Amino acid sequence: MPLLEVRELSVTFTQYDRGLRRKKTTVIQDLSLSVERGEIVAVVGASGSGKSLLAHAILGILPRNASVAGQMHFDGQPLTASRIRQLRGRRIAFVPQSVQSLDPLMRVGRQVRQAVRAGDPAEEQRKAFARYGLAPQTERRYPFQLSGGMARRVLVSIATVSGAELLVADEPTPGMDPAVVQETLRAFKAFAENGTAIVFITHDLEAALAIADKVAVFYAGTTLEVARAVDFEGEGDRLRHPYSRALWQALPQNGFAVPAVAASEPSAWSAEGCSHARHCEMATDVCAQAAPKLRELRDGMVRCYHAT
Ligand SMILES: Nc1ncnc2c1ncn2[C@@H]1O[C@H](COP(=O)(O)OP(=O)(O)OP(=O)(O)O)[C@@H](O)[C@H]1O
Ligand code: NI
Repeated sequence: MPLLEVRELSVTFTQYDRGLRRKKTTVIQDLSLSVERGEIVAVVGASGSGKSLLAHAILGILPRNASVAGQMHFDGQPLTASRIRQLRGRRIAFVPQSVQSLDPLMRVGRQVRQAVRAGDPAEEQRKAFARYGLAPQTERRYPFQLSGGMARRVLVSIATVSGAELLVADEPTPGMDPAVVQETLRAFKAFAENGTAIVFITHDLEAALAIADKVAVFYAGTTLEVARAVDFEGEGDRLRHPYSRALWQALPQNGFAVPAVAASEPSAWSAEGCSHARHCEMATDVCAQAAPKLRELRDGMVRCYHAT
């Protein structure tokens, strides 16, 4: 049984334009994802594809004008609003994308110590700082006294000292220097080896492939493919979806091929047709008529009529 299971999740925002005119925008549509204990699932997608909203839905921290449909289960039980409040910071930890989420008025060492659930808080905090290359005196600093990369290392420390069973990390590495990025990825791998389930959100496919077991490829608010990390290989022939193949071929070591597709910004999900059809060389009439469902294919998942 997966530790976390998200099935057919949709997130719709209601906004008031002028006066009482309401506008509804569906930003996540029919999104599915599951994570086993000890497994690292990377969520990879362009900016605006809905990665952070997925994290916020799992953590129960979507804004009030968002409505959610679909099912989420954690450890076999439905993830209701009250249950997620009990689990957050205990069995489920979160590294938010924004460093603004640190408390501006509290020294960062204390913020890390407060998150410790087992063991001596001061010792656990110092071990985390040493692991992520933060000097001991950093503990007395306030968030505004830190660089972006340092603040992110504090966020990773807070999430990882909690000893949670599920770690959701939303773009944890920007602003860190390469050695610290490597150390952070190594630490995630070590947590997974100890049984932690990890959702690693990133737009960096290379970083994802360095540690992930599975890669969920997002586009315009939905999962187009769930591949095994080992499927990203050679020309990408083992990949199931043309968009994943384009992302893979666009990496520098693969010669930046087909950048037009990989660089295209996802637009909001449209009710009809495959979200990717406009950019897809395999598209036929059927793709414009109805969005394909996510289906199992070769030990992974794909949302495409034509994938074989
Ligand atoms: N409060 C909101 N109201 C309306 N639309 C929103 C709101 N928050 C996010 N969105 C929209 O939802 C879409 C997905 O946003 P999200 O932040 O999840 O993207 P992302 O994949 O995390 O992008 P990035 O890589 O830039 O962090 C975007 O198009 C965004 O404009
Ligand atoms: Ni984001």
